[in-house]
Amino acid sequence: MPNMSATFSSVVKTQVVVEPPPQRAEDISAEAGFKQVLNACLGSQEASRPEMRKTPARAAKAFREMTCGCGQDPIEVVGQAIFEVEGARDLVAVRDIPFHSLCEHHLLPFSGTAHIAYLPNGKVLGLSKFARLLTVFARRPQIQERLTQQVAESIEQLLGCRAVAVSLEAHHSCMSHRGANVPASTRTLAIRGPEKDDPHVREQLMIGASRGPSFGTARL
Ligand SMILES: Nc1nc2c(ncn2[C@@H]2O[C@H](COP(=O)(O)OP(=O)(O)OP(=O)(O)O)[C@@H](O)[C@H]2O)c(=O)[nH]1
Ligand SMILES: [Zn+2]
Repeated sequence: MPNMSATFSSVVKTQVVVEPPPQRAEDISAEAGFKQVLNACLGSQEASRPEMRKTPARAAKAFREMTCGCGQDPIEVVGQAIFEVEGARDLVAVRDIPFHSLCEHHLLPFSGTAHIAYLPNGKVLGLSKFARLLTVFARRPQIQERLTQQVAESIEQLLGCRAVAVSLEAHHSCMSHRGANVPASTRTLAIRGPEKDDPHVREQLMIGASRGPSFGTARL
């Protein structure tokens, strides 16, 4: 029977104390920037309350998280998950994908749901990669129209598909929480691919990329 207390104490003795990594220069300047904004907007008395001491650093970290798609490469995100499937030409639709983005005008969040439908041409994409592609483009300062287009165009380029439709429905907090103070929702649609103007193709894409309950009944 091993001596447990000896084993335990030797484990404790060999534990290495991990120092937190040094703050990066860009984090320091982002924190300083948020501090300035808070001082200017709230006044120094409110901004320097002890409860808000860490707020500039937290805000900088949150902002970095919300823009982590900047510089990310969609090709890397997809990796090896493009699969050759002989005869694959029929509709594939991935619906109800939630997303969060950041309005490039006000730096306020907009969030919603995406539906993606495409007609492959012998190559299909791993299903999770649609959500990953959407996130790469959403986690940047955006407007909804460009986000919709970028997702559609990246799918077309990656797969060489017959046609693809991306539909987004979102609420913009810059519109609902300030300014107009109107909680409207905005729907955008982008259709791409060599067969996008074929009426039958278009009809199928519309069914796949719409919010409706099921194939055959939904319409945009
Ligand atoms: N088309 C489009 N417009 C957006 C999007 N996000 C925000 N906006 C709009 O961008 C516009 C910016 O208008 P500005 O007049 O420059 O800014 P503002 O004075 O803050 O405008 P208000 O929001 O009306 O108070 C607003 O109408 C926003 O609603 C988006 O994704 N797409
Ligand atoms: Zn905005």
